[in-house]
Amino acid sequence: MTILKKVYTLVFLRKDNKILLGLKKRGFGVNKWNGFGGKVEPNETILEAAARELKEESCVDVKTSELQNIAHLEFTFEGDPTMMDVRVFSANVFQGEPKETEEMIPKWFELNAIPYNDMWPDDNIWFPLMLSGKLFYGIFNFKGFNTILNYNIQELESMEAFYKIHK
Ligand SMILES: COc1nc(N)nc2c1ncn2[C@H]1C[C@H](O)[C@@H](COP(=O)(O)OP(=O)(O)OP(=O)(O)O)O1
Repeated sequence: MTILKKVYTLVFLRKDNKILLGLKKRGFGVNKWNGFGGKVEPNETILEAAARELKEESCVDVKTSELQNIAHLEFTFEGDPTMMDVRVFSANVFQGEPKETEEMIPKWFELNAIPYNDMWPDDNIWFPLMLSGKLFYGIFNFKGFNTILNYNIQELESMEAFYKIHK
């Protein structure tokens, strides 16, 4: 089976000891808490897509220079030829207050109260790495949307070095 790769963004805002998550109101990942993101359009860079999706889904503005790439995640779903290539970003400098949009209900969570039971099942595997400031590369193969068949996570020294060899 030929694998088709689609690039997505996923942004997490941090403030004090909290992280901003959004409850997805429709579409892929509906009723799950997650960061803010979506598909990269053909006319934009990955950073531009990350800032645009954050704005569309939470009304918050972030400068692309404030987005720190902290992880690269790859998701496949059994029987689906598409691989989701997800670029994960974190930012603690941003403008505006999060507001509910057509896609998301935003809410700040204390780091010790993250609602893993209402999130993608991979999240409780890699959130601890993100929250401890690690850079990482993860691959997750799913059966359906609730079962992880297998996964692998590697900590990285630098995202730049990773992208020099990972095409
Ligand atoms: C499977 O595990 C996943 N875990 C987490 N935490 N996040 C995931 C997972 N799989 C995908 N994602 C992220 C990647 C993107 O940020 C979103 C999906 O993007 P979406 O489908 O909503 O993209 P849009 O361009 O906004 O879609 P519309 O065309 O519906 O606007 O989930």
